[in-house]
Amino acid sequence: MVKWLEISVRTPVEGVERVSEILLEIGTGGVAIEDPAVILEYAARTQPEEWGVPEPAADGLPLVKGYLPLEEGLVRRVAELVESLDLLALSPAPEVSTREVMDEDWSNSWKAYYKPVQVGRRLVVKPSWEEYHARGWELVIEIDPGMAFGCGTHATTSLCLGLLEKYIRPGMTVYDIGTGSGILAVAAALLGAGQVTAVDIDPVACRTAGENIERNGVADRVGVVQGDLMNLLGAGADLIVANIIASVITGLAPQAAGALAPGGIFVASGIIRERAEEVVAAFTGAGLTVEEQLAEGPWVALAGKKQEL
Ligand SMILES: C[S@@+](CC[C@H](N)C(=O)[O-])C[C@H]1O[C@@H](n2cnc3c(N)ncnc32)[C@H](O)[C@@H]1O
Repeated sequence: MVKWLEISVRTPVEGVERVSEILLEIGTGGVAIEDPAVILEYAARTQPEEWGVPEPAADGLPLVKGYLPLEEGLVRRVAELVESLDLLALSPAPEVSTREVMDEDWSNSWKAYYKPVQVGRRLVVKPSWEEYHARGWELVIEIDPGMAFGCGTHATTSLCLGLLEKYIRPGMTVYDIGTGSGILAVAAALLGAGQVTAVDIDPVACRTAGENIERNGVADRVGVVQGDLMNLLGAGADLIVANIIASVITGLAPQAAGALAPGGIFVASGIIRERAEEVVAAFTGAGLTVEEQLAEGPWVALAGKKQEL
């Protein structure tokens, strides 16, 4: 059983994105963002008695978590993290804590806060271990996020699900960049996409995505590719979705625009509010017209359209 170092950084909201980037830079592969405000909001919308909602932290600040395998170079990487956090000059300063966890602890810690949730008009995201009786019009996405990001309750994911519901048309060719648990790729297929490519840089995410794709019976339409988004976009995409972070989305916009067919849509999420303008500028610069800008808490998602022929 693999052992991991769980690194938790408590940060003011405006630091969430930079802290996430720093965790990715030191090699965590993915990050989980626990925002007390978001957890409580979801709990209120669903069935609070079932959630075992934690008391919000006394300071109410979000927690960003990443995981590194216990192996050589770990001490140096954590030292790098602490130095980079100092440079952010946030107030209050981010606080770092660490603990060793086993694979199992990590996967299981999600489960307490994870119940079926309805997103948009038709989609329901259901953890694989929960019962749910779907009503006739509902499309149920069954997910076990394991160690990958994307159980559907995070605002950055649910904003994407809402936009997929709006923009997916039958038969579309779709790319899901940074697929995590595979949740958006599965949603795209259930909404009628003809061919979906799910890409992630993290091998653990790719494995989890593959399992979730199988679990939802959409493996005939969804393929998983491990690699960096920059090299993997094909041409003639009808819709590209990427829930990563603002700086990555900004870099991806020109390539996404190049890969989209005329009239194609780029759905981008994971954008912290303070950086939304910068991403809008990158969309416009790449020739994408912003059709929609949605916000939930500190998070913004955009849908940009490439000009029709
Ligand atoms: C915030 S999660 C999104 C997961 C899921 N799509 C969702 O919406 O819930 C971002 C994912 O992007 C992946 N990622 C980060 N940088 C990447 C890159 N350069 N290329 C491909 N995937 C990347 C991470 O490994 C992580 O699984």
